[in-house]
Amino acid sequence: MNQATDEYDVIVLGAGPVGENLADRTRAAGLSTVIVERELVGGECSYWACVPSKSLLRPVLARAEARHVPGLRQAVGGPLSAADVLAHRDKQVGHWKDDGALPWLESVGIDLVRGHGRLVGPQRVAVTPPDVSDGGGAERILTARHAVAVCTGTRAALPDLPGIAEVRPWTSREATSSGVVPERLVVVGGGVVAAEMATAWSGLGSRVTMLVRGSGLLTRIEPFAGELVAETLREAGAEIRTGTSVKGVARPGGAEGPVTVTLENGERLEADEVLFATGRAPRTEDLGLETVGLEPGGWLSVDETCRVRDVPGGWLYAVGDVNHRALLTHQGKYQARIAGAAIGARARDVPLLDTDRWGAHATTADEAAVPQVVFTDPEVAAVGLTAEQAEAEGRSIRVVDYDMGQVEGSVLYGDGYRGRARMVVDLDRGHPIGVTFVGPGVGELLHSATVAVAGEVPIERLWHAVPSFPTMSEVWLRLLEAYRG
Ligand SMILES: Cc1cc2nc3c(=O)[nH]c(=O)nc-3n(C[C@H](O)[C@H](O)[C@H](O)COP(=O)(O)OP(=O)(O)OC[C@H]3O[C@@H](n4cnc5c(N)ncnc54)[C@H](O)[C@@H]3O)c2cc1C
Ligand SMILES: NC(=O)c1ccc[n+]([C@@H]2O[C@H](COP(=O)([O-])OP(=O)(O)OC[C@H]3O[C@@H](n4cnc5c(N)ncnc54)[C@H](O)[C@@H]3O)[C@@H](O)[C@H]2O)c1
Repeated sequence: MNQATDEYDVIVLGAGPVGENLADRTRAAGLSTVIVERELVGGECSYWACVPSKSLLRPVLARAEARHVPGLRQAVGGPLSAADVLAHRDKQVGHWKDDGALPWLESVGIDLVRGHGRLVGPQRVAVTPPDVSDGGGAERILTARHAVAVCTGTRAALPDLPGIAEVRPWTSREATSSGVVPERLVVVGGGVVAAEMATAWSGLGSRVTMLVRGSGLLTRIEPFAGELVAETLREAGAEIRTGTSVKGVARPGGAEGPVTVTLENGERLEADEVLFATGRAPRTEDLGLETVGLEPGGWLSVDETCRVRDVPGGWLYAVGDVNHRALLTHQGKYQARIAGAAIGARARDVPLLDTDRWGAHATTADEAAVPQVVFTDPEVAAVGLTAEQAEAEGRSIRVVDYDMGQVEGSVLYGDGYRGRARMVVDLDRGHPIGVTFVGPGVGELLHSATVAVAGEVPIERLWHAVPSFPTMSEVWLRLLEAYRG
């Protein structure tokens, strides 16, 4: 790989999925590009988030579904082989080595510099090698002719509780990489990480207790989603306590002993591990943002091309999790495609970028059509606005619901299929602005809804989009029938 030069058109900080995609796009636009990574090429997503979590969840969900298939139930009645599931997870993450990711970088002509990147003034980045004793060498200064893109992602945010550092709590990293199934696991939080990891570890044999501060799980999605997931988790033996806050944590017996979690009401719970799934914080505290007039430690606010606001010269971009628009891999990669095109166009001095709604240089989907699949039992798949969010925006809407269990495709999918679907229609625009499906296997159905919402497909035209019989997609027909009356 060519590392002779220290001047590039574009410097990308962070080789997570977003940094990789951005570098790919700027390289494809003919701009020389270097990517700086301080840990593993592939980022959080590949090693401690999406990939390991879904590797753990797939066997759990497949077994749950198989238990509803006549003739198969008895064959899958026993416990999962945790050792095989963990080995499968280890393989999917390349045993936490990034050798597999390097040939691609080289093949598309992106240079890689390993180390911690930090701004040292406009368009300049200092890279501190991981460890000089590893042959890393001295600090290196890189200069960008056109753009620096911050794609440094997030880390787990822990609450400020007495004793928390000493108990070595699990964060999303340990929850996705543990080689041991804890006998008793307390999960603090009720969001996506909490719900998925409770599902995974409960399925692998842990006795799970969820401590949820709010009224239920997955509260940013339609309420029936969290209710159905909680119902199944409880049936699987998990305890879910809502309206519960944690006051303190301790490991009274030392490093190897159990952890004690003290609740607001003074009650104490004992477990082998405690997972704090209490949200994310941006990795911007040690990025040298103060050298370009920005506050370190916060989320980076960007315009529709992902260019950081209020930076003279407009050379700084923030893409993916770090800009807080949508903390999802696919959405960050979408931003990377748009920002990469914008960087390319500005480098060519294109006078007017296409930043109108749905234009080539506008991340419109971040506001109008963010899809998400939560890999719980049942799966939750949602795009666009919930009814509550649409109402809060002052939209005039109509909501139609349908019992997924009544769709012929669902009946055939598994005995006793439980699920629900909701379509939120904007009455002034005449098209769906939000769709939610909950039920086994609905993740693969979501893209149809994303196309309808992002495409702003009128209800009258959706009526002509005929779903195949007997698939679960026929839920579209039922929702449209309910809407049209
Ligand atoms: C448990 C869990 C499960 C998830 N599952 C899903 C899922 O199923 N689907 C989904 O869409 N999203 C999922 N997410 C969210 C997803 O992981 C993030 O949206 C995604 O990783 C964001 O990508 P990114 O490239 O912005 O950041 P990251 O993946 O965090 O990558 C940032 C990279 O920047 C590097 N870096 C940071 N600072 C510096 C620096 N100063 N110098 C050099 N390098 C630096 C880091 O080492 C890292 O490699 C999950 C998140 C968690 C926690
Ligand atoms: N399948 C997927 O798409 C997937 C999977 C996992 C994560 N993600 C993404 O990663 C992001 C982070 O997920 P997350 O679950 O960490 O965050 P989150 O914001 O979704 O949930 C955080 C939860 O922690 C609770 N909480 C916060 N502070 C607390 C405290 N002090 N005490 C008790 N509870 C507290 C919140 O009330 C909330 O329930 C999400 O935006 C999500 O979209 C996506």
